[in-house]
Amino acid sequence: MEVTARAPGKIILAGEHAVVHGYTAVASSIDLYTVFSIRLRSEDDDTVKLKLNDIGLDFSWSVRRIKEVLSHLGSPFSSTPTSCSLETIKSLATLVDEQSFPETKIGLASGVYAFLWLYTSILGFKPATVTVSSELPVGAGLGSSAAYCVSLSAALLALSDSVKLDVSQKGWSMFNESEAELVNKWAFEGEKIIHGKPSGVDNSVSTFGNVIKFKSGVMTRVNSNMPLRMLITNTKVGRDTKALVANVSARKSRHPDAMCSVLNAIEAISDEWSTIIQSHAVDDLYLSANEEKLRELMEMNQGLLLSIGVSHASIENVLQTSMKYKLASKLTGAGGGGCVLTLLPTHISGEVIDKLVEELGSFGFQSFTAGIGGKGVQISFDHSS
Ligand SMILES: Nc1ncnc2c1ncn2[C@@H]1O[C@H](COP(=O)(O)OP(=O)(O)OP(=O)(O)O)[C@@H](O)[C@H]1O
Ligand SMILES: C[C@@](O)(CCO)CC(=O)[O-]
Ligand SMILES: [Mg+2]
Repeated sequence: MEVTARAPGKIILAGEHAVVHGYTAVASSIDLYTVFSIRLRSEDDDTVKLKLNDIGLDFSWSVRRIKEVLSHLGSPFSSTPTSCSLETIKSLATLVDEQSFPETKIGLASGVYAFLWLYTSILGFKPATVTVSSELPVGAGLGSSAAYCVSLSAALLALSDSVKLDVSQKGWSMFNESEAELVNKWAFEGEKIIHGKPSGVDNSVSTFGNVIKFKSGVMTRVNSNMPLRMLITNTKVGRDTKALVANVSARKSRHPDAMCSVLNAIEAISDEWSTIIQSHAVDDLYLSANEEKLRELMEMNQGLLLSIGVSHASIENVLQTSMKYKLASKLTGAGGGGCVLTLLPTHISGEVIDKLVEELGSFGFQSFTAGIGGKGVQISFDHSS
């Protein structure tokens, strides 16, 4: 039997970085998925194989070697989500180094540590072949790390004794609330290995889907009543969430009062965002007035993100270009490159969007739209093999 889990990426509508420091963010799932498949191998086949299709890397460990390297942990199986210690990360790094990880891709190694931690913690030392592929750009602000950790945790839990699923179900099925909560908590432990200090917003929106508000580790569902359309532009400038989050924290300790004021302002923007999208548009006039308010909020949020040091020349280029079309944009996710959102109001013509996409393309950027606010993590079982 093969178990497959898919988890969506996300866009942060308002409040990235502020949310790491306990201020509110608003985020939505998007219909681009990371998919993990796990096929258990026979017990005498002593290997765990990991195929990372998006980054073109394959690993194969013998179960005996994994046990040897993690022997200091005793039994790593745990029914409750547990953090990976620094000492254990060092052991996991040994396992990864032994597979001669290419130097040019070393920034991606933490994803493999997260895999090994979640795998051994949830499933123990079972031999298996694990494959991952994603529709999300990796490391571009659309929550690829969270979708990776959520889909991995979901597939592993589906094979564990911790959740009892109906494996005879055909097609995609959902976890119940408490199972999803468990998936989310394990995914958060994986995010910690990749991000350093994640707020938990990304894994929560990937697990539960739709639109959420998130503050100090607490998620509230937002019932969006507004048709939201965003153009997502990938600047293709590589960045790393862990480093950007650490830079903001360092700036906060250098200028605590100024940073507090900025983060409070960002929180006010997030709160207004959630109020606006929950309101029912009584007519077109009301809808355009709300779209105009969101446009202004995005402009302000972006200005504040620039002031905390997470914008980038490529992001500013997208802003300037969309401004020519009277459209507002803001970075999404950690910034420093990656993806930028441009709000597409309902009245905008397809011709204008095409022109904007073409102009953005001339800088080497890639623009696309995605469905906003769909379902969270899902699971499916294939008995054909
Ligand atoms: N499909 C994948 N295959 C392998 N590794 C992945 C994949 N998706 C994510 N990762 C891991 O996640 C890391 C990227 O996470 P990072 O948090 O920096 O970016 P992001 O999640 O795409 O953006 P943001 O956190 O701003 O939303 C990669 O370096 C890699 O370790
Ligand atoms: C930058 C950040 O706020 C969002 C990344 O998508 C980090 C986090 O919340 O963990
Ligand atoms: Mg991430």
